Amino acid sequence: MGKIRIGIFGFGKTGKVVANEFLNDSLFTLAWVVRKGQNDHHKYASRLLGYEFDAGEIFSIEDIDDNFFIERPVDALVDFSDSTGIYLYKKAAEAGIPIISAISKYEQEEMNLIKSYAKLTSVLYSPNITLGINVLMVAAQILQKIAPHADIEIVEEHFKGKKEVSGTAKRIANVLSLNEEEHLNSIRVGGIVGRHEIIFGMPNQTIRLYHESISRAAFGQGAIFAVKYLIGQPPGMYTMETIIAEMFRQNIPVY
Ligand SMILES: NC(=O)C1=CN([C@@H]2O[C@H](COP(=O)(O)OP(=O)(O)OC[C@H]3O[C@@H](n4cnc5c(N)ncnc54)[C@H](O)[C@@H]3O)[C@@H](O)[C@H]2O)C=CC1
Ligand SMILES: O=C(O)C1=N[C@H](C(=O)O)C[C@H](O)C1
Repeated sequence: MGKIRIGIFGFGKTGKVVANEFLNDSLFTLAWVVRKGQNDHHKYASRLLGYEFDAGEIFSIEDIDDNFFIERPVDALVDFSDSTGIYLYKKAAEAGIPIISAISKYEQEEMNLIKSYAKLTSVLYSPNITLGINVLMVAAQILQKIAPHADIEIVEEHFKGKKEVSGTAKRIANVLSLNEEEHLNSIRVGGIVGRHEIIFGMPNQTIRLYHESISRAAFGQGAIFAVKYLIGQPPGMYTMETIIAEMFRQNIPVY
């Protein structure tokens, strides 16, 4: 069997590290990377990341036309760009290419668009693609059932430049039916990659569930896990937490 061909949208702080994880995994070949602007146009992501071979030709969003995904076929598209990336790959969805979107915040219009793609192909959307946070999310729902009267607060910590509230924290609030305004606490300091904590406060004890991404490589590993799962699945909307929840149900070790 040939290698799994990957196309990546976004080559910023996270896209670069994710590209590196795919380059390091012998199951995959990085076909191309699309980024905004003309920086490093037609250079290879592999060379920019220090490898001595050509992989992951860099394209600009201006290169995307109706034929882009036909002339440069991939087995999965991974999006670490921003919320506007999704408008550019309708043709990929129409061609049946599985899509993994890791964008942390979409407006309703973009959510509607991604749902329309899921009618054409398999789409996994996850504001936090690490295995760990999705295990934590399932565990938190179990704990909430066991201790329904506990006070629950969510704390999310990220690097200083992150503008939006963590999409992960919002998703946690949603699955625990908590009001975001009241129970979500955000901290922005230094270079924290991403830390989420769920505090369960009871009269005589406190339970803290937390997950910390200590390197953006965790997102690349999550994307690899997601691609392996998604290829071959029928069209539809998938999430990391439903995949992990199913693994809990089946008692299959994740690692
Ligand atoms: N789901 C997850 O687990 C994670 C999600 N993220 C999310 O991934 C996104 C990217 O994060 P960073 O790399 O930190 O941001 P960044 O700002 O460092 O990089 C963004 C990259 O996307 C490119 N870009 C912007 N618009 C584009 C478009 N329309 N098409 C193609 N490329 C485009 C930019 O040129 C840049 O290369 C954010 O939404 C972030 O919250 C980040 C880490 C983990
Ligand atoms: O912007 C980021 O970097 C991250 N965003 C995600 C979020 O908003 O929840 C997840 C991750 O912690 C990193």
